[in-house]
Amino acid sequence: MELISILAGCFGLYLVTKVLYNLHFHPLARFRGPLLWRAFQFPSLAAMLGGKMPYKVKMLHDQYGSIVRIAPNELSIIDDRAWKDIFQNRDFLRPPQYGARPPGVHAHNLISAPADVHARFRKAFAPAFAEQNVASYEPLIRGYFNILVSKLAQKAPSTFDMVAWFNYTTFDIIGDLCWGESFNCLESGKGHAFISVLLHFKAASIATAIKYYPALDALMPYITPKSALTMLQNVFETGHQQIQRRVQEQANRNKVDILGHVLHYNKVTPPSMNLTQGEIEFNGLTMIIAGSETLTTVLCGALYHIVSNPSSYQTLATEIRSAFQTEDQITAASVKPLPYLDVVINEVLRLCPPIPDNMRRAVPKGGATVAGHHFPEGTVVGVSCWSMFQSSSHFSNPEKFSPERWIPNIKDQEQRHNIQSFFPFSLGPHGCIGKSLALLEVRLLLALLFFHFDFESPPGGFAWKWNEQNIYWTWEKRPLPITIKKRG
Ligand code: HEM
Repeated sequence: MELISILAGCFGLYLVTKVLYNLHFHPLARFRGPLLWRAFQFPSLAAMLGGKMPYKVKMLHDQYGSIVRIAPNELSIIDDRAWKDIFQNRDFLRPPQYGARPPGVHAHNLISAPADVHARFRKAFAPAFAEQNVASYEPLIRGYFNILVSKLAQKAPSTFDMVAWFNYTTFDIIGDLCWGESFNCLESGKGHAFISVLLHFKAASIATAIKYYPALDALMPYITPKSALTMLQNVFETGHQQIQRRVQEQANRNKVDILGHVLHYNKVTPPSMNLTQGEIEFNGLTMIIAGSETLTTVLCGALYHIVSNPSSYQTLATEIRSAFQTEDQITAASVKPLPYLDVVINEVLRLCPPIPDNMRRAVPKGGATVAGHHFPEGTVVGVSCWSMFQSSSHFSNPEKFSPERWIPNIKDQEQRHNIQSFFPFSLGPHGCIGKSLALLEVRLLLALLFFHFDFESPPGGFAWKWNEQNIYWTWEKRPLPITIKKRG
């Protein structure tokens, strides 16, 4: 009994000292934020596990300004200088809690790799994402878009959950491009069991939160349900087999895809630069996630906002329908110069950024200056696309869907936008490698859809607002019912 009292006393003393240190003596003590968040880690983790972190951080920026202390050792920053100060410096790496590898995985991927390994990965994947090579994927991509259009046309007029249909499309494409085989979701009209495991972002958030408490993290292998570990093992085993098959086929393939470029890179570079089988597999899985869910978000966001805004709908539909008389005229090259489509996509990326949560980085050795402030090594600094793009310091009427704000040289103060604050694909060495592919897919599919169909929201509008959805690293999307009719 006495021992318990002594232990409790020691713990209490430790806690009081820690809180006093965090609030008054910590190098970040001069930055503002809510008391509990400055004193403890758990409030921000609770917001993250509740799926509300980006919303909460945005509210805190409204209250405290462009730099907010959101945990004892962490700042969220919406000063636009932060983009370049943090993300163009390759020494800013993700904090250890983020981008950790799943149990049993020894190879790194682009997200978890230390700087030198990451540079080797980027070199290996760069050719696959170079603009001219991305253009060569168009026939493959178009094949899947044609299936989507014909599936919608077969049932139209009808109401479709477009989250599901965009998911089928983006997964089939990235499966084919990256693994040499489609998931066949479009043909079957069903999701793939494998995909739901891969997209369990909520579980990933729980694992991240636990990493803040090393004692709890050490218990992870014992407390994680066996079924979850088995599911994860199955995912990696499927990836392993799929990529093995694809590698064996390489000699007989006439189609060039993402993996084809990586295998070619391995052949022509010295072995020390090569990617191992494990690295190819883990990066391949990463591509499947990064190259699907992000696109589904943008496509859903685009339909959600366009059908909710009749004048934008009209302008976009008129632009596309007057530019093309036949479906064959619609190509990646012919849709690229469409000005209204371009500004619509920018506005959707602003209001529905696929990665809305804070992108966190640790200040490197020796400290660094971010947005005019010097921070010691190890400080966690982050930019949240949601807070940055919703800030009235950067955008007038930030909550309003207004593609017009992106029209070059627009003078209207009501349409003000700060381009320096807008990097939905991030930038620098960890910036999105798939940007060209993403923009090709989004432009082409939206043009095809508006060429073939008319779209309507449910009577009275959608039953939920886009920003009522939970966010676990990305949006936990609710079904998006849209009535689709063939154009006459
Ligand atoms: C509109 C769609 C997309 C958006 C807005 C987007 C945005 C982003 C952002 C913001 C990052 C940086 C994340 C961070 O630093 O934490 C990123 C990284 C990445 N993206 Fe994308 N992305 C999109 C589509 C794609 C596609 C289609 C692919 C591949 C097929 C892809 C592959 C990747 C990869 C592999 C990374 C990690 C890069 C690295 O760390 O070196 N993304 N993306």
